[in-house]
Amino acid sequence: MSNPLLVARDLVKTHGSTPALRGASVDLHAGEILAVTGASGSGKSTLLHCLAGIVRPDEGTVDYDGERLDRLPEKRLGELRRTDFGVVFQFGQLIPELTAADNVALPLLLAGTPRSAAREQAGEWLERFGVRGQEALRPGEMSGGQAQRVALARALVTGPRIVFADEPTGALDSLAGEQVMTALVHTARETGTAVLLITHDAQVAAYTDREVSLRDGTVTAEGAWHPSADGTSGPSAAGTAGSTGTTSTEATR
Ligand SMILES: Nc1ncnc2c1ncn2[C@@H]1O[C@H](COP(=O)(O)OP(=O)(O)OP(=O)(O)O)[C@@H](O)[C@H]1O
Repeated sequence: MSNPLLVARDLVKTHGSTPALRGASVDLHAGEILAVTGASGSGKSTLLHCLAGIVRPDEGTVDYDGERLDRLPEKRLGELRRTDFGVVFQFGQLIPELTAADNVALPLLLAGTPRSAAREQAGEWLERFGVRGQEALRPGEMSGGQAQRVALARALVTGPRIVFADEPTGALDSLAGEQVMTALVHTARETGTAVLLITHDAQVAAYTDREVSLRDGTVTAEGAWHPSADGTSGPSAAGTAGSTGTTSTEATR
């Protein structure tokens, strides 16, 4: 079995006087699609922020591919956030003044890709997420589902190894939510990108390989990780509805 790509151990994080994490541990494998569930206030977003290097835990360790993320200097963390990690939030957080194409091209431009190549790649990613033809629209001119698909294109355009998604369908109706999840899972499987996905929604969790549940800042339930034959991804024996023996192609239909 492959070693996990990301390993968090005994994370503790307190916001002011509010404890958010009280010793949470979780692993994420390369290519794995992991759901993090739990009641409101159980610490899901704080866990994601610690794992993505957005906030530092007060205690505990986060190892990412041989580096101690919780101890890295800001500069290296910034690099990793630009190159290895993609992040999507509940409200896509696209830049309102920029068109869809420019929002998606931006991470490439920041990484030094020439403008014409960045525009071309942005177009390809918008196509992948079914929003080609919307290039010139600004976020305020799109539906919520379109905006989330643009946000996913922006998160994946640089070829990250992990996408962190904090309730990406939480603000969408069920049809739009399903389209966004289908696009995310399909693309993640195609590209071998690991996804850590926070959700309240059992239907959304059903698209994933494995689920961990948080309660009061600790992990209370965890499915087992079973890589598939190619070693990159696979459903858990504990199995959620969408992963009970479905192939990646089936899961995205
Ligand atoms: N910036 C902050 N300042 C103060 N308290 C915070 C902050 N962020 C989170 N908290 C508190 O920490 C606890 C965990 O919050 P967190 O957002 O991680 O939980 P969550 O499971 O993601 O919740 P939700 O599902 O409602 O988004 C909650 O009690 C929350 O009120």
